[in-house]
Amino acid sequence: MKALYPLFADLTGRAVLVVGGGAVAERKVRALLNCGATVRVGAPRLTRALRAWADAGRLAHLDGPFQDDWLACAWLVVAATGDRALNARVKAAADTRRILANVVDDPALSSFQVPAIVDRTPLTIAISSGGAAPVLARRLRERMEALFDPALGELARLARDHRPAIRRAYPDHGARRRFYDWLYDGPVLGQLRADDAAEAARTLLARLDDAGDEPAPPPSLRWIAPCPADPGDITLSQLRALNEADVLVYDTQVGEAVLSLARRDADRRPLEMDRHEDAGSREARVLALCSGYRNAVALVV
Ligand SMILES: C[C@@]1(CC(=O)O)c2cc3[nH]c(cc4nc(cc5[nH]c(cc(n2)[C@H]1CCC(=O)O)[C@@](C)(CC(=O)O)[C@@H]5CCC(=O)O)C(CC(=O)O)=C4CCC(=O)O)c(CCC(=O)O)c3CC(=O)O
Ligand SMILES: NC(=O)C1=CN([C@@H]2O[C@H](COP(=O)(O)OP(=O)(O)OC[C@H]3O[C@@H](n4cnc5c(N)ncnc54)[C@H](O)[C@@H]3O)[C@@H](O)[C@H]2O)C=CC1
Repeated sequence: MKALYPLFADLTGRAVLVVGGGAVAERKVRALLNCGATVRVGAPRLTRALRAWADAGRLAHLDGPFQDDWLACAWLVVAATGDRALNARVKAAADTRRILANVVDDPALSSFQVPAIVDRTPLTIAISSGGAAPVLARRLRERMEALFDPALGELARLARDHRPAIRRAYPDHGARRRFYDWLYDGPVLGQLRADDAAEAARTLLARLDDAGDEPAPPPSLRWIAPCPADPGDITLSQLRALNEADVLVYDTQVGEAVLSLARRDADRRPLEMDRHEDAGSREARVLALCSGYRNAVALVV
């Protein structure tokens, strides 16, 4: 089964046509309006909510049965009538105009599909089953709603608003990353959750003021020794350490297959091993190589 290419499209002010005015069309329209799209709904019958949005001028209603020329100027179209053959006809008309089309009763025919969404704008978590199991996508979304703090959106906005200042305060990449670790793990989220945005911003700014005063904490160092040659023999906790590491110090005999399990942006520090060296001196050499980092993993065969 082929994979769909996930993308986040900016629809602000772009015309999107929805053909059909039932419950499913209404759900798609709500999401489109939420994203600032210029929505036109073509159908002889509208749900009460669609009718209210049309009356309030939030969307344009094209009354009557589908006509090809409704597609003029559209960037996207959603075929959401209850008539399968008609939906297929809308899709064919969209194809000739190279307009991407979502066909609500036919995943295979769709040139784009709509995912289930956990909305923490500007943070969006989208779940797709590629049309295989839409209800499963919805159920996963419901479970994830409980998993992700409602204040995460505000946290992301706070980070966005202070990004230039954060970059100025922490020009060094490693120090900046430590700042972000603090921002996302520290007290700020709790303050936002308590609805105290001003306090959260003050906490962030106070930390920026102190930038440069904080000595780099010693790295937390995990050993993977002996390191297996086969990545399949890595334990779950070793894998977690590799995913958290911002630096890998490794015996040059450790294979690429294992190293490639680590975070891709982790720095790499190869270490020539001396078989006769005592453990203390080896550890000192390893620690010297990971100074300034937060999470280090040392791999030795
Ligand atoms: C291909 C796709 C087309 C598209 O992009 O629209 C499509 C197709 C179909 N859905 C069907 C059924 C249902 N879909 C939902 C709900 C959602 N469906 C969504 C997306 C998609 N649905 C796209 C694939 C996404 C993917 O796979 O990842 C969600 C995620 C997003 C959204 O629509 O906003 C939204 C959950 C939002 C949320 O709550 O998070 C429910 C309601 C429920 O679960 O409560 C039912 C049960 C209704 C029932 O059966 O009664 C049927 C069979 C219809 C039938 O048999 O009549 C088809 C057609 C087929 O599969 O052939
Ligand atoms: N993708 C999804 O998430 C889901 C898709 N579906 C599918 O979506 C389809 C639509 O479902 P509902 O909204 O509940 O249907 P519905 O029957 O409530 O609404 C159909 C709409 O299409 C309009 N329509 C009919 N002929 C038209 C024409 N010639 N031109 C323009 N509009 C026309 C009607 O006026 C009506 O507004 C269903 O057939 C079902 O297969 C159902 C559930 C979920």
